Amino acid sequence: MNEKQACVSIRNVSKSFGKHVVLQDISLEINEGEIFGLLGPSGAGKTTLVKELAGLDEPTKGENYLFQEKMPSLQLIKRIGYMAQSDALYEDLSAKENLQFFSELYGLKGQKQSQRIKEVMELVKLSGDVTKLVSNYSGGMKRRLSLAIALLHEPELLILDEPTVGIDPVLRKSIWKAFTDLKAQGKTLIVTTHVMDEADKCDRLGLMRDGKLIAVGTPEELKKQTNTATIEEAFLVFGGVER
Ligand SMILES: Nc1ncnc2c1ncn2[C@@H]1O[C@H](COP(=O)(O)OP(=O)(O)OP(=O)(O)O)[C@@H](O)[C@H]1O
Repeated sequence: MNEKQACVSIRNVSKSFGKHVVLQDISLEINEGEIFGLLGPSGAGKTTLVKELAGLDEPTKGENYLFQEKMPSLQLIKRIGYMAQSDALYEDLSAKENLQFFSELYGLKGQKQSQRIKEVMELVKLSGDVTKLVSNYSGGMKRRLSLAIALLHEPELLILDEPTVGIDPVLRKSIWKAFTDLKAQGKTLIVTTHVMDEADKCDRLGLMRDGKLIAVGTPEELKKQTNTATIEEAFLVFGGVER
């Protein structure tokens, strides 16, 4: 069963901002090569947790390990692709210039750089808009460009915070196809989402509420355990809400 190694290990992690407890004693292992979904309502703590995994914040208590190394770690940055909830793009530059800037940061140069830029823009279906200024991009296009940037350096672990917000269903489908292709290449993906049909596409899910991890399992396991037909209903049962 456990033939794959855990590439993420979250150990008794808590986080507070002043008196506000945002994460409460979270322990979780995410295996190499799986698509792991973090599902929960707004304010559940998903972003706080994935920011720690990306090395942008630290727990108040407990530890996060990526590839058996404690985070935050500068050495690990190249092995991670992180897509934040709000797009961190240079609006006054074209998409290509943005991609070139981030490529340089990752040490991608020359032919390899041009090749990767072409590949990632094809993947997110923005090949026709490479020279357009980002300020002229729609919200969904910016999300896709952020995803392209996260993929540039071919990271082993992708941490994607609500990657499909503002993206229409057709494109959402093609982006999920890209996720499953990346998984087939052996990559690990952590995806936060509110969207229930996306949750069903994950190999395993962690359900979060009020800073707690209230259940972990495959979508099928979670439905079976709660005797429900949908993840949405399963969530309500785990959360103690009467149906
Ligand atoms: N820097 C901060 N200072 C104070 N409180 C914070 C900070 N960052 C997050 N919080 C609080 O932590 C809680 C969890 O926020 P977080 O963004 O992790 O939730 P989320 O599950 O990602 O929600 P959403 O789906 O809306 O993005 C919220 O109550 C938020 O206000």
